[in-house]
Amino acid sequence: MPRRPLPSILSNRVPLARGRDFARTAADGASDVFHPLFVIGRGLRRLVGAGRQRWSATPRDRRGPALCMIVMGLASLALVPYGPLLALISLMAAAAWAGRERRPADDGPSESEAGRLRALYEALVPYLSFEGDPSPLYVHEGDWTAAFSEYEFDDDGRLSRLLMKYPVYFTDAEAPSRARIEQVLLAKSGRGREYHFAWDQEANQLLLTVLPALPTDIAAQRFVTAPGETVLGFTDAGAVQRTVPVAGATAETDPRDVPPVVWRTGPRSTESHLLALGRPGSGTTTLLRSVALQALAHGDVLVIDGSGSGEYAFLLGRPGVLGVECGLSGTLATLEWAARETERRLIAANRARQAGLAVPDDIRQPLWIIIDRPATLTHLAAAEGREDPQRLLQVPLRHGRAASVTVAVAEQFEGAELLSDPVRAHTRARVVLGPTSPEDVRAVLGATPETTPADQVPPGRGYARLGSGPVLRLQVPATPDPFDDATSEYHRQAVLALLPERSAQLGSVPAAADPSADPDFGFEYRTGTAPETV
Ligand SMILES: Nc1ncnc2c1ncn2[C@@H]1O[C@H](COP(=O)(O)OP(=O)(O)OP(=O)(O)O)[C@@H](O)[C@H]1O
Repeated sequence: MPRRPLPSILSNRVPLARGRDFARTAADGASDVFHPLFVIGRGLRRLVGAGRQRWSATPRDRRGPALCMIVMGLASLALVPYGPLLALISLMAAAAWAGRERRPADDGPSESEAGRLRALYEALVPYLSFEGDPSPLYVHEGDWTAAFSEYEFDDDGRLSRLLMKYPVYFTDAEAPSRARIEQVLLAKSGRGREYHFAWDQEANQLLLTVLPALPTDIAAQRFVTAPGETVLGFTDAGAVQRTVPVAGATAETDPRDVPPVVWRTGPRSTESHLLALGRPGSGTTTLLRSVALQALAHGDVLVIDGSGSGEYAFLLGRPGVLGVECGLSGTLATLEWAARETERRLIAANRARQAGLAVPDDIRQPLWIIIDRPATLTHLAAAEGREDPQRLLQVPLRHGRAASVTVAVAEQFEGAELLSDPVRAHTRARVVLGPTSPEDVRAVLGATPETTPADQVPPGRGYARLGSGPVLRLQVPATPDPFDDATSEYHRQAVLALLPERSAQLGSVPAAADPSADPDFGFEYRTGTAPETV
């Protein structure tokens, strides 16, 4: 069969190809000609971006003077001969410099870095190789570059970031399997630092990053929070959605924004009570002191100091401090009053609602019961055959949320067994402080952190979990006892500045909350003069 000729539009290709070549050459020529403009444009964009960042990082109170300086600079440039022209030339030069192509440095690992990565790869082989895998990702003497897709080292040559792939068969949904891999990575990447592990189960990838230390230089201060919010401490940037401005370590240091762990209390809170656990000296008393000082800004505070060490004595006689107890008798009487006060509030709120009236103000006024080391008092009560103080906490714990009564408890691990069931059941805001194992953290918070606990931690360092939220790293603000000789003058002044002015009469109690005003109430309210009071 004779071949039919192609349509002329398809057979006549030469003019088309020529047209394409011409267009390509023209585009290449144009990009060469306009290249400097592209560079300057890119540079201007970068300069504007940097300027914006700088502006948002400038504290609000400094923006006015900064703006003034800029305007004055521009005005003086306009007055200088050739000033605007020189300024334009300088700007273009700066933009050209900022917009230049930055070739990524050749980041192949050095010999020692490659050695570390290879060692890490080999250490993972027993955990990530599976018999019968036709193309194993992890195999002795295998190719580590196929498994580790991204890596970074710090200036000391230690691994600071690693993105590694793992086989699909790996049981990444099981906590023990994940923990084993994390342990290996931790051991091989260097102890003494904290690591964050992000398991991407969909992509079968694990990202390891070294976490920067949390700030330990934040002292007690008036934090910018709404009523009902308490700052427990500070955490990693990105772990929470907000930041609060804080003053620096010394009076001269500039304020900065840091991400806080904010605990919400009151009728709308789902975590109305707090339990903090830790080893001796881990900073649980400091946390309660910090909570008490913040609570005093909007409510009344009752302190029970089971350790009896007098670390809350500085609160005595301050308006809003209803009492500071450390003896068993005083504690029992105080907690009995607190239970009845909770009931009174509930009844009054109910009556008001039934009558279609607003809940009275004295019912809304938050009441805080702060108890340090209740297990000691429980032990003492059992020895003396008296009532367990923790039993009296049941009512505030069960009904406190509706009655604006908040309980914050701190205990050491050793005494945790003596914590009563209501304390365990109703304290949904949890903190664990000090050097801890992942098992300890899990036992207290109900979940393991995504980070490895460091061996050495400063006091006040730990983890917090609010309800069923994520486990957050936590650093409690330094809130030492101002009466302690070891406290620095800066910290002493910081704590004292937060205390309401001492009233004329020591330990005067607001009428609405004064238990002695209750004729049925059978104990003399302790105002700091009774022998059992701190
Ligand atoms: N967040 C913190 N920042 C700085 N120092 C802290 C912090 N928390 C605690 N400290 C210091 O650590 C020491 C122990 O703190 P704290 O008394 O609060 O611990 P604790 O857990 O109550 O232990 P203990 O029951 O043995 O007293 C104190 O010297 C305190 O000043």
